[in-house]
Amino acid sequence: MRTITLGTRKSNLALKQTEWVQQELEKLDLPYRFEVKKISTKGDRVLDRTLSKVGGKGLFVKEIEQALADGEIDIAVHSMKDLPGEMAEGFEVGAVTNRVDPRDAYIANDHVKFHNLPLGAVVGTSSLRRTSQIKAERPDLNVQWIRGNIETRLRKLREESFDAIILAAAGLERMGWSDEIVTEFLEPNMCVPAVGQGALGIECRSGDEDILKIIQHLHDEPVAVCVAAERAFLKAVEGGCAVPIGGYATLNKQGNVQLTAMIGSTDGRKILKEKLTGDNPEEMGRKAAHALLGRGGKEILEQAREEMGEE
Ligand SMILES: NCc1[nH]cc(CCC(=O)O)c1CC(=O)O
Repeated sequence: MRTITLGTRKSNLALKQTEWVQQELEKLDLPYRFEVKKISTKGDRVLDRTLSKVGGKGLFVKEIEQALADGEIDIAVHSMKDLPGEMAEGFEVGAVTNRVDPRDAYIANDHVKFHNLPLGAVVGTSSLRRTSQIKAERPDLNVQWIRGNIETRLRKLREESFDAIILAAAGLERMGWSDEIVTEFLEPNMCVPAVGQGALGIECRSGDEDILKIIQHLHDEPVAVCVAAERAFLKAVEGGCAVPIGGYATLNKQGNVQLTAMIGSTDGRKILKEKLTGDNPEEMGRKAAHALLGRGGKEILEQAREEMGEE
């Protein structure tokens, strides 16, 4: 019996996600054995600097793709959110899984509601997208970078001088933690989620038909269509995690894609949104990018990139 190896980053969340994929594949009773292999990535090692400064989105992906290329692993499980707009030559996302809660979760000491935070309260996040959108609601807030995996960030909330932090709800959900630690979920109309947030991407070597056939079983086409629209937007604005952008799509009752794309300044003073409905996700993503870049998004992104470079 052939053994199929699933590769993942070493973080607990990445491991949980990969074990979930492994279990789902085992349920299918295919004539394969599935094993999980942990791979150390630069993104996991460089925890003392903000993500955006050490190379952006590709950071968690490179070493894992090397392992795929070397045949050390056959499948790589990623948070869709961590994948660059365009995959490197020789690799493809063969399946996009179901999506768990795509929202951001706001977690405060003593469960103080977001709008009741005292003036100048310290909120931890390492995402420009979150910074921009919470500053738009509450310009007085003191946003501080907070790095580390989910467990580290929750510990920092308890032990350091943060009043609140913001994390992806999906991470908490996939870790199997209860909603009770969450003070409020930030609705997508106030805080547009990150492109791909909540879904997993299953990557393999391009054209690896045996593997593609196996992972097809975990593919969720409606989610894939929505994520395709979001990622087309990401790609068209040349976004990574170094820029304050968001993208979130759902399907309406008629089966059309409804995409909300966002570009915001890091100080939250300018938030641009474009909402489109249609049936061609790639075209919608490109259109949203074109519209937002033309309405001042280009300058906002240039400014944000400059700010990141200066620090
Ligand atoms: N940026 C790191 C990262 N990548 C994926 C998730 C959570 C899971 C997901 O969004 O699917 C997280 C943690 C977070 O943003 O709080």
